[in-house]
Amino acid sequence: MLTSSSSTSDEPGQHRGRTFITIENVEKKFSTHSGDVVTALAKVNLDIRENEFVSVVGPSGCGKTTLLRILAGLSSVTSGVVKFDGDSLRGPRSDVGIVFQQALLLPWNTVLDNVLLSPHLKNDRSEATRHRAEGLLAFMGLADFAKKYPFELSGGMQQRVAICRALMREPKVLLMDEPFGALDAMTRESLNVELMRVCSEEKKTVLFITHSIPEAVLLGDRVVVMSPRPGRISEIIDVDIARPRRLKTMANRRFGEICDQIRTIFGSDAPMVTAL
Ligand SMILES: Nc1ncnc2c1ncn2[C@@H]1O[C@H](COP(=O)(O)OP(=O)(O)OP(=O)(O)O)[C@@H](O)[C@H]1O
Repeated sequence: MLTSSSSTSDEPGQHRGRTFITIENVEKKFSTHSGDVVTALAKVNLDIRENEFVSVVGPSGCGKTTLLRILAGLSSVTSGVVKFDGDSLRGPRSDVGIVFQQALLLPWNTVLDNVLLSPHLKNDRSEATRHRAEGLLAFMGLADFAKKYPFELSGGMQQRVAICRALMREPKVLLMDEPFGALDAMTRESLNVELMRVCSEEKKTVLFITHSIPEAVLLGDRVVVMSPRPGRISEIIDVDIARPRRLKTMANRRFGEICDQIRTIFGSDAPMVTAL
């Protein structure tokens, strides 16, 4: 059950649980309108453990969204295999929740009805389900906004509603594609804290795509660093920083070292050149 504060005190390196998602030699090619073939992913291998938070960073176009869509069962692989708990993935799974960069709320529904979308589609209008939706909204600090409409909410609040909607199905796995990418820095930081709280309370297995190296390190047990096209995993970095983490964790020496290590892989720590 959700409570208002985290009680987790994981030690670094604790995520040695059993493998839940296996990505084996996954390759994805797209045929374009002009007849070319684009290799979006080339031989990607990754094991994700139960309750592990895996962040993914990489340059634009390196195949991050393609990988997420494959795990969501929304896109097929060209070759290779994806397994959830040992079973080959054949399509979307009911125990997987997805959050995209845009909240994609239905504008004609209230906040509460947006969170209840999936149960309503299954004709579940029970009191217990409604109670869970209200509990999630309260957990995300949105109790007073249940009867509002999306246009009455800020971008950050809308994204919190989208997270509640994804959590409604009690997913074991959360797939998040730059969920905070369109938000201002302060809202983004507060949502990072809330996401860490959700994941520690509800024990989720998470794949989280971001363009922000500090965000990837703050949230992740490991950071997967992808290389440009064709997308491959160039390195996987263990984030050996204890939980619970807070925003001030970003001021730690070790936090800075890991961010620098990732910047070095990208070659993005070169001195800036000022145009004359
Ligand atoms: N449906 C498609 N048809 C053709 N090419 C595609 C299709 N979807 C993606 N691609 C190509 O596959 C590559 C990977 O795209 P993808 O969206 O996965 O990258 P990304 O790393 O998520 O990028 P970004 O960080 O900009 O969101 C890109 O070169 C893209 O042009």
